[in-house]
Amino acid sequence: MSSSSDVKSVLASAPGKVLIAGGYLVLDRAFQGFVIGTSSRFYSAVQEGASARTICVRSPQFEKAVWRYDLIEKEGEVALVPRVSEGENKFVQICLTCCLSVVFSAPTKRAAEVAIQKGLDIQVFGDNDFYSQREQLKSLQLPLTVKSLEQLPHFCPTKSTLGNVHKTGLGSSAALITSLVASVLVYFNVTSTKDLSAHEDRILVHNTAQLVHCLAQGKIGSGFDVSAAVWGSHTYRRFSPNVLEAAMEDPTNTEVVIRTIAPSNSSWDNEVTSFQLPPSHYLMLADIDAGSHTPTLVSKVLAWRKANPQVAENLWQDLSKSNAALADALIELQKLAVDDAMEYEAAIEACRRQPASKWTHLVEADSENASLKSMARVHERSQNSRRLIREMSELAGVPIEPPEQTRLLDACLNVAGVVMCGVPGAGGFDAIYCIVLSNEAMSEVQNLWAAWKELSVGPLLSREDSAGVTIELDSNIPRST
Ligand SMILES: Nc1ncnc2c1ncn2[C@@H]1O[C@H](COP(=O)(O)OP(=O)(O)OP(=O)(O)O)[C@@H](O)[C@H]1O
Ligand SMILES: C[C@@](O)(CCOP(=O)(O)O)CC(=O)O
Repeated sequence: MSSSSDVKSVLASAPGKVLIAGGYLVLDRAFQGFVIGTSSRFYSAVQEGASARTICVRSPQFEKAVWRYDLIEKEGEVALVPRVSEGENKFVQICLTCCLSVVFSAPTKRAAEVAIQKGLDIQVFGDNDFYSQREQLKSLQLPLTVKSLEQLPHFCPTKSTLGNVHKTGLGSSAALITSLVASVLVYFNVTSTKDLSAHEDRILVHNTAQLVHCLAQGKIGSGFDVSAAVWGSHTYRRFSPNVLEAAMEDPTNTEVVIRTIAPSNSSWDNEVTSFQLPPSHYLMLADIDAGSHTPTLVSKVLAWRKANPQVAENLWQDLSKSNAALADALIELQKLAVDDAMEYEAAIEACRRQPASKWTHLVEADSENASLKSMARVHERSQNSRRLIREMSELAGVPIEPPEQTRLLDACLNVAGVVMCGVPGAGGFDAIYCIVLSNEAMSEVQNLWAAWKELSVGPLLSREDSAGVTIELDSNIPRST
């Protein structure tokens, strides 16, 4: 038996994320974030190693992206020693170190100690959307379009190194860590179910991934990205940062780490509430090549908030109410689609033919259609949230939705069947999202992006996928050379 259970290999995958409302607010437990999981996923595959007591991690998409670790006995525990010649990947190393602490503290530790003697072969790879494919398309002399992206192989190898690849903001590190934690814990039979169907299993993966991600990033963010990788689309209220304080201060203290990540640790006060887009609402994403540095935007906004507490509190409260009202309208639509499917479909058909700015006329013409009223409310409320984000931009002097992005987003809204759009997460020049009602609207928006001159707008293939981390057992995982 290769591992400490009857599985020969475990392939875990976790979705990327799009924070469609609640950026900055979600850093404070008083407020929520609304996050959508993406169809683009990050994969971690674990199988028996080729060399005893060695862990080899490869990222086949990137040249020379291989990291090897020797396993040694240290103070009665198994420790990871990186082979310095291979370069380092602190996200992978911290993840494996933490996971092995969990594995060798679990009831199945004896079997794991036997299994680990054979070493591990791990591959990690992300769907193409996690990384800009602009260079690949350029080298193939292909235009920056969806059609071109669809011609690229999955997990398209890139000439870029991990250190200089342009990431697109889908949360590659959060999805990497969540999938790697899940695959290792399932491989060593630590979880009670192999498909993570038991709630406490998913909690264990979540808590471990949150700690690892904060240790690797060197800060405690809101954690919405790891939460999305674990749970998919949902409404998120962050955990109190003090949950991780002790483990962040001394990550080598196995007892503290195990106590921190335990599913029984009631200090974890994060809240996950089901939320996903209503039927016939499709997510579109684009990567803007002018890039922003999220930590800089965040530090500037928080510094302004600290320096202007009253003005900021009023703005945070207004934005929170607007975001909650938007979510309520989307949830109401979800319910109406079930309660009166025919009326819902009629509303969708009517709204597909008009730009959202005209939907109030549709409501006047058919005031009995509750779905129509709700769709108009979704649009109005999303626009109100954008207005408040622009107010935050101007007051804090931070380009969260800068004028160049406003012009692009407003142009998208002129397309019939576009419900709402915005800058996701911290905003800036990283990305935009649109939510549309039809393939026609999708095509027209893609054409608009391809023709846009003021900014370079690179479409992504991702759609919404509300599933969180998933597991495949004993799938045929090729050993990368
Ligand atoms: N395919 C991969 N193989 C190995 N490590 C990866 C891979 N993709 C990402 N990583 C790890 O994740 C790190 C990026 O994490 P960082 O926190 O800087 O970005 P991020 O916020 O997750 O980025 P984005 O949200 O744009 O994806 C990389 O430095 C690398 O260590
Ligand atoms: C600004 C912030 O609230 C969201 C950042 O979102 P993104 O990484 O830009 O998608 C920071 C955080 O929640 O960690």
